[in-house]
Amino acid sequence: MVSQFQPAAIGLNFYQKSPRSVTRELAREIILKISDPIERVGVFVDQTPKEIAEIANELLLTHVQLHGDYQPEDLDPLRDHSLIWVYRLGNEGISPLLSQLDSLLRNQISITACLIDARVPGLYGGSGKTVDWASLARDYDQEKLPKLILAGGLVPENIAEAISIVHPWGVDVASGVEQDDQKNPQLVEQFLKNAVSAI
Ligand SMILES: O=C(O)c1ccccc1N[C@@H]1O[C@H](COP(=O)(O)O)[C@@H](O)[C@H]1O
Repeated sequence: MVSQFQPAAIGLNFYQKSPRSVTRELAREIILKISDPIERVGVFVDQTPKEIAEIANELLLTHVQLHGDYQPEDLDPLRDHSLIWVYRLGNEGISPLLSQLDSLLRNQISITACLIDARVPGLYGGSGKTVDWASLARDYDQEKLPKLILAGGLVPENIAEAISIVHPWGVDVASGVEQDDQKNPQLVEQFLKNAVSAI
């Protein structure tokens, strides 16, 4: 399907428990099919930082999205990579995230962007659940979080509203553009169109 819209990035999910997981071989095949300037983001939950760095180097990933319970002091092997730090937002708001960002700074780990996803017990992501956009918008200080990527339960029908409330730097979607467990080109197109209309 030819589209007038193009995503800025695609995600390659290396969490083997995810229904969206890819092997290194499949990731390589997918990467060969996409062209610059589409960024290649690796999504990681349970690999060690050393393993992540190996995969990112081998596949020339442009960004590493850390969805697992990673600690800033363990991220030394990823120092040379562009990191997307994930925070799963719960009732306590974003103050724990601000502490995590301080800890990253203290450990001299710089991050490219921060992704906010919904917190769902037992899941690391891909839940299809939204965060409370209004309370996030109230807490969101662009000086403290310059590049915020909003994720969690975004779908073609709600993406414009989410953008108009939160004003994130970027948005990310996984389950919201799928049908029968496959990415659906029409839903992707509609999502991109509605997102662009809200900017
Ligand atoms: O998609 C998954 O299965 C997944 C599993 C483990 C960690 C992250 C995962 N995906 C990321 O989750 C968010 C939100 O997904 P959704 O739009 O609510 O389905 C997104 O950043 C995905 O990249």
